[in-house]
Amino acid sequence: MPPSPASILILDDDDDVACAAQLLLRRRHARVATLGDPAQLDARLAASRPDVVLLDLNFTPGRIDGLEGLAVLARLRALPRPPAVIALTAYADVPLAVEAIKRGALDFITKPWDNDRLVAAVDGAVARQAAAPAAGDGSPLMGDSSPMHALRSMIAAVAPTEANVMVLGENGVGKELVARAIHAASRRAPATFLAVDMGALPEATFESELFGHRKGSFTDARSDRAGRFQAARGGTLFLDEIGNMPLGAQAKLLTALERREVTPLGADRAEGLDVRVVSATNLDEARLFDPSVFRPDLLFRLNTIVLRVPPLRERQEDIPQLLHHYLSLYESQYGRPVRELAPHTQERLCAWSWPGNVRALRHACERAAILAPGLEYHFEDFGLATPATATVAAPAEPEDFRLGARERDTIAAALDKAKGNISMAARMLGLSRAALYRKMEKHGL
Ligand SMILES: Nc1ncnc2c1ncn2[C@@H]1O[C@H](COP(=O)(O)OP(=O)(O)OP(=O)(O)O)[C@@H](O)[C@H]1O
Repeated sequence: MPPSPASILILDDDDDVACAAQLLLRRRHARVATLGDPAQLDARLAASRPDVVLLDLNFTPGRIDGLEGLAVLARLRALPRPPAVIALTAYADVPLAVEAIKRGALDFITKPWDNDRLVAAVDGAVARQAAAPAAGDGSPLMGDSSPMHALRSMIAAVAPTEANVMVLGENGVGKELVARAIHAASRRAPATFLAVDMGALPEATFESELFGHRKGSFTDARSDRAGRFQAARGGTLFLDEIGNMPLGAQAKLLTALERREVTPLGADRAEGLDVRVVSATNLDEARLFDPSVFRPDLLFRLNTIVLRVPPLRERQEDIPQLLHHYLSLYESQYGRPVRELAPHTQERLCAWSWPGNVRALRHACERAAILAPGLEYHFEDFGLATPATATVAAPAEPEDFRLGARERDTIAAALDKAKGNISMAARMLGLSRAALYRKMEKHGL
């Protein structure tokens, strides 16, 4: 696979550690830089903005309170487009890692790290940053259509309860935003909201990732490590892409939810669970209810309440508000002039099928805000591909369009084979999820 174009910054005062991480990550990402002194961070940020920052929480040797790292984290989070931050701590200090996550870090790694785990965490952060730039950025759940009003009423009703909620909907409809809204309106709001892409967790390390492990419990377990269930204690654990979990992993998750306790690998005692579970999938319901795909007993545990987020094409009334919100957001973010939509542009954008839903609309607005040359926005500024039907039926294309058509067909075939499972299709195509999303948008899939 060619290296990703993502920019990664490793902030660690220990040259050996920073260099080891740089060498490891350079195999997969083209731009990996290191910085040993946080005092130089502002100058570095003025020169270039990283997508992901690996942040050591303790700079001064001997310090273990993490306050220096948390201060840098706050500076990074205050940037207009904050990078995804993975906290690094040399001490198996779960409270500190949890504090970092509460304050906006996406993930944490304890040193000395396991190479596969570090690579997976950075890949996940890169994918997340590219695919869902708004998740958690404070964009509210917008839309005045009646399905969105109904959805907000359901969120208000279920949020104060402890019921497990399952959010269903196509890619990019706003399932994570719904999960965040439930958390924000619940009594758990002051605690952590932690999202885990269940489709991306390797089956071999599934238990250690979710439930944690004790030092020495397997060859690479060089220190105690908290799992996602412990890190989200008191808060909400958002299990995203649950439809992509292998059956073996489903059984392990079921046991934890049934017993309301988890046992870290190598531990002799179970720990009680204190998380509210919200899950999501883009699987259609026929597949979700197919026992060869998803265990009915696990489904029963997870879907006490089901919330369905309709695709954007079924709530066209929401489109003008979303266009206005995201165009204004990107105009101010990129210092671009405030512009209106040219006549008929809104109608054409509302009639668009938006196969990538709100995520695609958001990206289209970002593109238009940056690239539109005129005093008004025209449909062409949004970079939308020809409608899918027209592209499929298109006869022989001129030479330079053939590659694109072939790419589109290959992606469509992979999506078909993976039955819409994005993580699986991305694996089949040798792409990251983020890259696949971008290509789907480009081809109007
Ligand atoms: N109703 C909405 N109002 C404002 N922004 C929205 C809305 N729905 C989605 N978005 C934006 O669209 C993007 C995708 O949303 P989100 O990640 O919640 O979708 P998802 O359904 O979880 O996607 P996936 O299936 O790929 O995991 C985010 O940038 C989010 O902020």
